[in-house]
Amino acid sequence: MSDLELSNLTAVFDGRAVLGPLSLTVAEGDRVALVGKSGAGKSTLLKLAFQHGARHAALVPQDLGLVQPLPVFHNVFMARLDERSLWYNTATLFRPFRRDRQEIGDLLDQVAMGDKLWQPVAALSGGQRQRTAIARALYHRSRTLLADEPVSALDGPMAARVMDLLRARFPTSLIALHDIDLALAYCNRIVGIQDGRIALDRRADELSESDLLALY
Ligand SMILES: Nc1ncnc2c1ncn2[C@@H]1O[C@H](COP(=O)(O)OP(=O)(O)OP(=O)(O)O)[C@@H](O)[C@H]1O
Repeated sequence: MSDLELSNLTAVFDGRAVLGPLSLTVAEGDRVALVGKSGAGKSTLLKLAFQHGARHAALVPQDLGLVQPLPVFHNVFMARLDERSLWYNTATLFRPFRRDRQEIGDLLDQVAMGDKLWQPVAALSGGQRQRTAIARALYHRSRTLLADEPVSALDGPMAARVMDLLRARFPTSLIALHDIDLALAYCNRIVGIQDGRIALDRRADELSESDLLALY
């Protein structure tokens, strides 16, 4: 079953074609790594994928999309705003309910952020902000993830831990990754982007690091 059907996507900036036409089908169970050199078009593709095919997906954008003055708790809580009443959401802004505090606290523990529950995002380090955005995606109900370099600010062990969590939580994902080793280890399909087009689309277990280096 196809989870994400993208057809003939194109992007033009300042009169310059930077993406496409590009079509991509992501089936349920596909964990796709988008790889390719800086400027190849991975972020543009992810943005178009969200706008045109996957508004239901949990999202970790490159700029993280966090609300700086609000605590970590509220930034994570936002992933489920749509499913609650205006009354519930407004009450939570002032005094969060115990069950939500518990659930989000447990989630933050998994990314070693449990002690930052009430810290405003503006007071966090880059890696802590990234983990806040990851916790928000984990809290989202969707079984599909779109993520743009979700572990770029994390050290090796923490990056591996987060990739483990994302793999276990989302059966289907489309993740831009600079780190080729992570892409091969955590994804089962590799899509290589070169000059805004798909230059490679293969199962991860058929590829080695040197196959991917040709894209760079
Ligand atoms: N808002 C914009 N205005 C003008 N050009 C843009 C804009 N966004 C992206 N581009 C251009 O589109 C091309 C693709 O950019 P994109 O960010 O998608 O690449 P990327 O593969 O994600 O790069 P990176 O790995 O560095 O994040 C680049 O040449 C970039 O300069």
